[in-house]
Amino acid sequence: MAALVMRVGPGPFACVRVHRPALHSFAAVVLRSVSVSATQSFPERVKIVEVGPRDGLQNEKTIVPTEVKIRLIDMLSEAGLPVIEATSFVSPKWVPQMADQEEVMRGLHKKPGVNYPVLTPNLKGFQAAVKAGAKEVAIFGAASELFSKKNINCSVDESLVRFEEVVRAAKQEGVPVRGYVSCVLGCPYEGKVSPNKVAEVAKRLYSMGCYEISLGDTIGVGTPGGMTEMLNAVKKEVPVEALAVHCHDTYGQALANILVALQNGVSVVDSSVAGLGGCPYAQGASGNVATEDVVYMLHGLGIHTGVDMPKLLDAGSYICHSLNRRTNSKVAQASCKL
Ligand SMILES: CC(C)(COP(=O)([O-])OP(=O)([O-])OC[C@H]1O[C@@H](n2cnc3c(N)ncnc32)[C@H](O)[C@@H]1OP(=O)([O-])[O-])[C@@H](O)C(=O)NCCC(=O)NCCSC(=O)C[C@@](C)(O)CC(=O)[O-]
Repeated sequence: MAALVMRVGPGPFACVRVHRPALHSFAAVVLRSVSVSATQSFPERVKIVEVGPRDGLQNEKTIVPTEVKIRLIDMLSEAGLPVIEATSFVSPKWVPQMADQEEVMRGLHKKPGVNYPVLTPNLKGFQAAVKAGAKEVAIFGAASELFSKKNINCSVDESLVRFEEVVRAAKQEGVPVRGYVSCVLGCPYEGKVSPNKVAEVAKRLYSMGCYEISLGDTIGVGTPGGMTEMLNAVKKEVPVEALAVHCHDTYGQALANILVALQNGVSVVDSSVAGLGGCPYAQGASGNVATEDVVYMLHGLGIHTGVDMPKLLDAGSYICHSLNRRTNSKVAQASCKL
């Protein structure tokens, strides 16, 4: 590979760039050789829920211009992502970065077949979201009392009452609702979280009408062992077809955890382009697993995603340049788009 390497710079993001076509053909050989034997125990197709424009950007200290957010969302839809979480209808006092939610929803160029869900913590958020054209929403609960209090200023039980109101209103409007459970493998305030508590909250969200439950390792502390234990508990209460995993990569375990989830039958994976992200109410949590890295792994397993890797890399490169930030994606670093 040495002959393929050249230095690109100057500046803080100067890097050693591997000639991309060569890298891709090298990767293709690796991918082909892996995919032959590994497909049997994995789903044929995985739906990727791209959370970069929301989870990825919500924690940015400097306000990202609305047009940058819109361009990112459009690039992600062009890259073939089927679901792009666009923004959240939360209080601008709590999360100032999402204060332009209406402009984002009005400005993005909706691609047929792509869903653009938004976060709605309560009825007020839901009504504003529908008014701004949202066709799908997500409610977000937690398996930890203290996290729930810090994140949405109420207990878990109180949050479920609010969510029931949202789900009831959504049913009337014909709007599908996704449900999140945060802190499924650990909480920044309470430490260990019981798998039974995760299963209980997931069941309540599913029973009230959420079509999909996304299990969030909010602070990225989980390991494949913890993921297996937690999924075993949740699968007793919610059909695996309705489960998604949402892994942060703080301890470098996200891909391993996702692999275990796939082996357990999960076929929906949340991820964030360039590995952007972090929750404002979970200090120390690093970004979500990078979409580029998830797609690389899935394609290597022969699993279909519908995502075009070069276009995805372009989207990651675009947002990293806009934020003046190095990508967290190992695949993007290897392809060295920056
Ligand atoms: C839930 C609230 C609003 C409760 O906040 P609160 O202060 O308890 O709410 P309130 O009902 O007492 O209202 C206070 C003020 O907020 C307004 N308000 C009330 N609701 C809304 C709304 N929907 N949109 C806009 N404004 C709203 C309301 O109108 C009022 O305005 P004021 O009279 O002071 O001018 C607040 O705690 C909040 O906005 N929290 C946001 C938390 C958040 O966005 N966290 C990050 C997302 S979760 C996450 O990242 C985890 C996840 C999903 O990715 C999965 C994982 O990784 O685990």
